[in-house]
Amino acid sequence: VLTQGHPKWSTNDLTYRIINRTPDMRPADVDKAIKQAFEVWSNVTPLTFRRIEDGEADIMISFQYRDHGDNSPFDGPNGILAHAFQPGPRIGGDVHFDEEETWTKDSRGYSLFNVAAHELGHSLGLSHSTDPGALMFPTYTYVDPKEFHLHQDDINGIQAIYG
Ligand SMILES: O=C1CC=C(NS(=O)(=O)c2ccc(-c3ccccc3)cc2)CC1=O
Ligand SMILES: [Ca+2]
Ligand SMILES: [Zn+2]
Ligand SMILES: [Zn+2]
Repeated sequence: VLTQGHPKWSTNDLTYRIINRTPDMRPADVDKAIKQAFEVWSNVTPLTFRRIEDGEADIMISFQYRDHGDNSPFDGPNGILAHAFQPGPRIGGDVHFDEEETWTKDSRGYSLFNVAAHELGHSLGLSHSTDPGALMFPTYTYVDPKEFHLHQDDINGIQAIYG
């Protein structure tokens, strides 16, 4: 299920940068959750993701509060959890998390790993799936990162774009 217009990255080797932190989790746990979310997608495509600490990355990841300048203000606890921009320059590919959620590395609050894996699907050009078990289904579900696996619909979608 591709995003309309079928935007995709013109290179397979992408960079990402974690701009800021959430008070809910230890920095190492944030880094690990994001790394694991990228691995979900690099495991089934030729895509590679390299983390950089400074400058402009393809995928800029940040925690944002309410109105943060992109016409999609966050709404406080629950409701909208995060959003991501489809592939492209500048804000394209970026992922914003609602800072007012309780972000965790387990089943409490919202799992940063699960939400990041879903949002990164959008950053790579995927839209939503109608398969209720798919990662790209629009409803949040917690899956332990150790047991997580992509559904065929997710794999078909990402491989249709990046082969
Ligand atoms: O495409 C959209 C539009 C609506 C969204 N709502 S959300 O932020 O509450 C959200 C809902 C579900 C998920 C999710 C879906 C499957 C697995 C993990 C998280 C992530 C964010 C976020 C989103 O990615
Ligand atoms: Ca919210
Ligand atoms: Zn935003
Ligand atoms: Zn979504």
